[in-house]
Amino acid sequence: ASSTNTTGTGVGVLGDTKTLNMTQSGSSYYLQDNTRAQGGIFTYDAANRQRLAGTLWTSPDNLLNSTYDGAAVDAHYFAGLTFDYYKNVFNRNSYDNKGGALKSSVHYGRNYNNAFWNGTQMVYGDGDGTTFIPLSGGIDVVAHELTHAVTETSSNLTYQNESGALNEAISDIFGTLIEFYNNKNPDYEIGEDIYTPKIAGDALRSMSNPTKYGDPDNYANRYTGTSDNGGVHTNSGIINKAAYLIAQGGTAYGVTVTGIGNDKLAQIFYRANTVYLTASSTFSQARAACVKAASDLFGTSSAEVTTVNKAFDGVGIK
Ligand SMILES: CCC(=O)Oc1c(C)cccc1C(=O)O
Ligand SMILES: [Ca+2]
Ligand SMILES: [Ca+2]
Ligand SMILES: [Zn+2]
Repeated sequence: ASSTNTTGTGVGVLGDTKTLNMTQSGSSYYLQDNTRAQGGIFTYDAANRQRLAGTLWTSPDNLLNSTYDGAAVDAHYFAGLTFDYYKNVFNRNSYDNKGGALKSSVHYGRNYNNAFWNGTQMVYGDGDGTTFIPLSGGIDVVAHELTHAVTETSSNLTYQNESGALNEAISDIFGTLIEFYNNKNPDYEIGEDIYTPKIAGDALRSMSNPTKYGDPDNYANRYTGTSDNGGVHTNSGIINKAAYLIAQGGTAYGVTVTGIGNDKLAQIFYRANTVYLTASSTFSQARAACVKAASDLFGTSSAEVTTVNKAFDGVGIK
């Protein structure tokens, strides 16, 4: 049977209604969006197993409003929104800039408190209901995961030690920038919408104040152990803080930074990630990459270059 593009309505993890791009074939509707990436955007049901990708999400109608549907609704919708951000802001055609298919699987495992990019697709657990609710319900989470794919097809920062923390920070930075692009209660916290449903006001990580969750905001306090691939989700706080200072300004360790806003932060880090950073880049090399990117974009003696230098001074990176 021939398939046609159609739209549906879904209710997300947090109970909000959104329009979905779907494909209809015969009497079935699928979470397959043919309107964006040449390769399409596909959302799959892992059915609480750990076998990927699972089954392409299939429905007898185009109304996805059950509790079980919520994780798929948000994974699909937020993947589309993240595609739009990279296309509209940077003219990047999907995660690989080649129109590659975007695939997500939801309901992965049982009570699975994780989300990840596995090198081929995005994967979301449902959480255990205490630490997490279904993780695709957070736009900063979905954009974080998709940005791992962007990083992998550009700098390809090795996922350990300083290059790994840079990889993590870039995902937090663009997860946050895309949360601002969506403009629904945007903030500089990470995962707040899907973290600890019984506790209000907390998050997985904070860019504005990493120490709130025990992460360092200065190179002098970096973690030098081996857990979590050398602290990739911890030392990311140092780079996240620098990014926050670049966008919003502030005073850190006696250094006062004048903020230049989210849009310029985005341009600087995108150019650093796609032009200057390499797989083995260190924090010091990331400073140089951001200074070079800001110089290219705004001029070597621009206020933007001064802000980048001050921000990295503020977090103790030379
Ligand atoms: C903000 C998204 C995030 O950090 O997802 C992860 C979780 C919840 C556990 C382990 C790894 C990741 C990741 O994507 O780095
Ligand atoms: Ca957030
Ligand atoms: Ca919470
Ligand atoms: Zn990550």
